[in-house]
Order: sequence, then C-alpha cells, then structure tokens
Amino acid sequence: MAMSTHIVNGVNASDDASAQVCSAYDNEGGCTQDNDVESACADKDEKCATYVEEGACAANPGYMTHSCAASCNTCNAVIEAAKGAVARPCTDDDYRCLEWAGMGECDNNPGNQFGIEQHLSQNDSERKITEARLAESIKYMNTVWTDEEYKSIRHKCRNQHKDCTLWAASGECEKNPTYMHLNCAPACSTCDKLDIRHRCPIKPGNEVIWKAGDLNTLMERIVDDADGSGDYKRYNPTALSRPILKRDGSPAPGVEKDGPWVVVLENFVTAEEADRLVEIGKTQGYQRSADVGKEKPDGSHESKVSDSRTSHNTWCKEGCFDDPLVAPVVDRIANTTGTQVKNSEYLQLLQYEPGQYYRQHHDYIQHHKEKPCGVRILTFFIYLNDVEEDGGGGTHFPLLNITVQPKKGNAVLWPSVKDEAPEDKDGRTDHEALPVLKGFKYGANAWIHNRDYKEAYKIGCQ
Ligand SMILES: O=C(O)CCC(=O)C(=O)O
Ligand SMILES: [Fe+2]
Repeated sequence: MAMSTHIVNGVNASDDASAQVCSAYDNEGGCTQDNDVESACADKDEKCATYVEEGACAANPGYMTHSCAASCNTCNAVIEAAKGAVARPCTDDDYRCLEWAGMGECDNNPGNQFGIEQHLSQNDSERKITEARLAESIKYMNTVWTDEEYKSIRHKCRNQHKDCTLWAASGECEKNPTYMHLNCAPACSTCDKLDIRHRCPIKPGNEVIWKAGDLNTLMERIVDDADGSGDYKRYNPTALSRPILKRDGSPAPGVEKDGPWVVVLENFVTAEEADRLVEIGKTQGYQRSADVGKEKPDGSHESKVSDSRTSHNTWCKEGCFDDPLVAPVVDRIANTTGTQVKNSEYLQLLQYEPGQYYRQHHDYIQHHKEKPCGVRILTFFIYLNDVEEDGGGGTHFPLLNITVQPKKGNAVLWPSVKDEAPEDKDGRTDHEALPVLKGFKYGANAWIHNRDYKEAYKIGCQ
C-alpha cells in the first residue's frame, strides 16, 4: 500500500472572511503565494469525482472536506479553517485513510505520521516563523519518506512534543542539540541523527589513550616495578600469565609460556571499601545481568538476558561513585592503570547467588570500535568478599588454564586488546565466572575504554 507523505497544510490566519490560504513561504515565514478563497475551495485531487461517487465525503471527511471541497460542497469549512487561529494541523492524505486505520494500518504501516500535532502560537511573529519551519519540515519529511538513505530510521522520526516546530524555529536545534535532534527530528531536519552511526561520530580531540606498546609498558611497570618508585609494591602484584619476552627483548624471568597479561593485585581495596560497595549494591537493588544483543536498525544494540549469564548486577552511578568510600577506589583504579576516570565505565556491582555463573565470554565489544568511547582495553575486576576454595565462583581463563579465587579486597586485571594493536581484540583473554557453590560472591567490574567513555555515555553514544 503506497501512502504519500504530505502532512500539514499551513494556513495563514486572518480575521476577515476573505481568508487567504498560503501555499508557499519564504525563509522568514512570509507568504510568497497567496491564493484566494476560490482556489482554496477548488478540488485538489483529480479523482474527487470518483471518490464522491464512492461516498467518500461522508466516509472520510478528514481528507475529503479539504481536498475535494468543491465536490463535497465543504467550501465553508475550508474558509472557517482558514479563519481560525490554529491552522488545520494534520490531515489525511488519502480518502481511504479511515478504512486503512480500521484495518490496523496505522500500526502496521505508520509511514505518514511524523509525531505529535504541532502547536502554532497565537503570537503573530512566532506563528509566522513556526509555519515557515513547518513548511520546511514537510519538504524534508517527503525526502525522508522517499530516500533509501533514511529507510532504517524513518518510522522513528517523529516530533515528540507539540512545540518542536516552534522551538526549532527559535534556534533550539542548534542551542540544545542533544534533546532536539532526537525528540524533534522532523522539526530540526535531523532524522539521520536517529541512527547511532550518524549521531555518534568520533570527534577530533577524542583521542585513544593507548598506542602500540603502551599495554606492555604499563604492565611491566606494575609487575616488575620497572620505574623503581615502588608504588605498586604494596599490592604485591603477581603475573599469572605474561608475554615471554619483555619489551627490551630479554626473557621474562620464570616465564615458560607466552601469554597475555593476567595480573593479581592484593588488598587493592580495604575491607571497609569492599563492604561499602556491597552495601550500596544491596540498597540500590541488583537486577538480572544482561549481555549485548543484536544490532537494531538504527545501529544501537539490544540488551538480552540469557542463560549464559545468571548473575545480578547494578551500576555505581550518582549517589554511589561520589560516596566517600567509593570515590577513592575509582580514582585508584585510574591511577594504577595510568588512565583517567573518564575512560572507565561506571563500576558494575555484581552479585552471584549459589548456582549462578557467567559462561565463557570476552569483554571486548566490537561495535565500540567506531563509537566515541572506543573499545574496552582493560578489565579491572575487584573481589568484594571471600569465597572458600571449595565454594566455586573463581574467575577462570580456559585458554590459559588459570583460575583466580575470589579474595576480599583483591583485584585481577587483564587486557581485552593486543599490545601491538590496542584497538583489536586479544582472544586469549576469554574468561568465565565459575558457578558459585557455597554462599554468595560479590564483585565489581571496571571496564576501561580507549577513549572518553563518560562523555559518550552522557550523550547516549556508548
Ligand atoms: O565474576 C567474575 O569473576 C568475572 C565476571 C565477568 O567476567 C564479567 O562480568 O564480565
Ligand atoms: Fe567478563
């Protein structure tokens, strides 16, 4: 079923009976083409006669009254509409609309709607600029509905507020783009921004923090204390896996097998800090964990609950990250990894009940590569309670044959990317959270990104 997309007739308000209908506007909202009442009342659809025979004047007055005013004898209604202070804001574009609506086509084929009916101000100058903007929107939406380029987002391109067009006419698309581009996309002519791939470009200045070699430099500094400062000594760092050769080409002492970095830091958080994170998690309430799901047509991703991950989690955002016992932990993670707080996702607080687990997976998310947050480069995982040796719940790296047992306050960190190509996944750090067999397990994930995550999150581009 083909539907055209003509949506709104702009009507020039006038107080007297010799109302004029404006059919075109200039940039300032002035009417460039005044037609007299006679032409306003003329039939505008060459099939009017046929429709009338089919009884459409009565069956579908929404379309016929205005489009076949002569044949339906509804000239007065057109003049009244033109006289009224509010323009006829939205009309059906085909006399069969009513019939189609009855068949459920508004839901099945919501093509010719572009959102909430737009309010035209009573104030003359506002009204003029709004009408001019409306005329632009109509033109633009015709393109959106015909051009292949907009196929994936055209159904989502709607004005979500009655004042979108007035706001757009007053410069709000430029002043307040985050809200306007999404919620008033027809008014701002920004339907393309509904596609996350267009809305979220990587802007100049948002640089990656790791170049080739930076991963090994950091990890050698942590584990070998190569800078001699002793800063990391207090965590008694242990590399459970590491590259067989150091950056200077010398063999890493005691290392027999080449591998990615997996490093344990002891007592990274105090017992008090760990308890506070668990307490905040409980107060906020843990929800069933979800994974990244399928890509949606607009380029964003579904989140999906699946059997591969049965834990519960909550996020440490407002009211948590600024807690006096939490803020130092967040800062410490950034300092220890030579990154900045803005590179890290908000802490994810995890709870595993007996029997719960997270099957083998990788923390690297491919689609982040083209996003302003960049890819996850490091996972910094903190254990917030002890789980007994025979209590399960270990973090297991199946490709490396390593299991780290949860110990309150300890952290384990590993890269998601390769040292020589820090945007690319290092598949060797696949891991799983083994089922907890006894008691509960609590933990906190900090996923550190190669670009500014917090800014990307703020604008919905993560
Ligand atoms: O709970 C663990 O030991 C690891 C959790 C994990 O891998 C994750 O949440 O991505
Ligand atoms: Fe993970």
